[in-house]
Amino acid sequence: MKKVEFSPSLMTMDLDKFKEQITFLNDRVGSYHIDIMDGHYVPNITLSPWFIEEVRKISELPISAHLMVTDPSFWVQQLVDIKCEWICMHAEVLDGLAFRLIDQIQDAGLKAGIVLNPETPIETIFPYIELVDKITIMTVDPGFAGQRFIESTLDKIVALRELREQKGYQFVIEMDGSSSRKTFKSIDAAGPDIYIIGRSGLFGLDEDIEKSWEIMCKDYEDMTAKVI
Ligand SMILES: O=C(CO)[C@@H](O)[C@H](O)[C@H](O)COP(=O)(O)O
Ligand SMILES: [Co+2]
Repeated sequence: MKKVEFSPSLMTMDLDKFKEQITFLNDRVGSYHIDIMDGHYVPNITLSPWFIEEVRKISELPISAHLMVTDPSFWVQQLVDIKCEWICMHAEVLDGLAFRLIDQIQDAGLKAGIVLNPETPIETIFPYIELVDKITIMTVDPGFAGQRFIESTLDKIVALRELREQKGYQFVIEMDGSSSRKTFKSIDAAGPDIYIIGRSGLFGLDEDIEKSWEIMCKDYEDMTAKVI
């Protein structure tokens, strides 16, 4: 059985326990998910390239930046400069820029991801789907933690898995938003490779990260009969 990867969304971590939480998670997760918002594309401002560099001081895990910004070119350049391993851009702002930015990321030896909002169909990215390294399906509206899970978005994960199989594409499939005990079962049935875990699935479960992790593993096991 293929193991799924858990990728904590660090905008939902406890910042006064930054070092303790990252150190604990370093041996348990596959990557970190860092949300970068500009206050325009979504009405919120969160983490930044500077934050990525702070995480790097205490972790060697790959970092995936989720850009929720109206001007992806500006942010892609900053992330290429710091060699952020995965740079993920929203398809909704890539008209006229997609090929150039994907090339820019991959020419720097980094991985290019594309993120789709709940209402964006997968057909939007068909012109460049064969080029991308990761596709992230938003299972909530972008911009905030702690939102309602949008079940219908899971159909896109199933469709992407089928398409990958048929065409031999290499992208990995990720889900982002409200993965937790309440939703693990249906997410698992859709079958993404990477789960972003945030407040509802991990950091909000207990004050102590060790305890939160234990609860999350048990929740996942209870709901899917699979062990992390
Ligand atoms: O991109 C986003 C939100 O725009 C996510 O990465 C959230 O950080 C994550 O969904 C939070 O976790 P929940 O609160 O949803 O469990
Ligand atoms: Co995100």
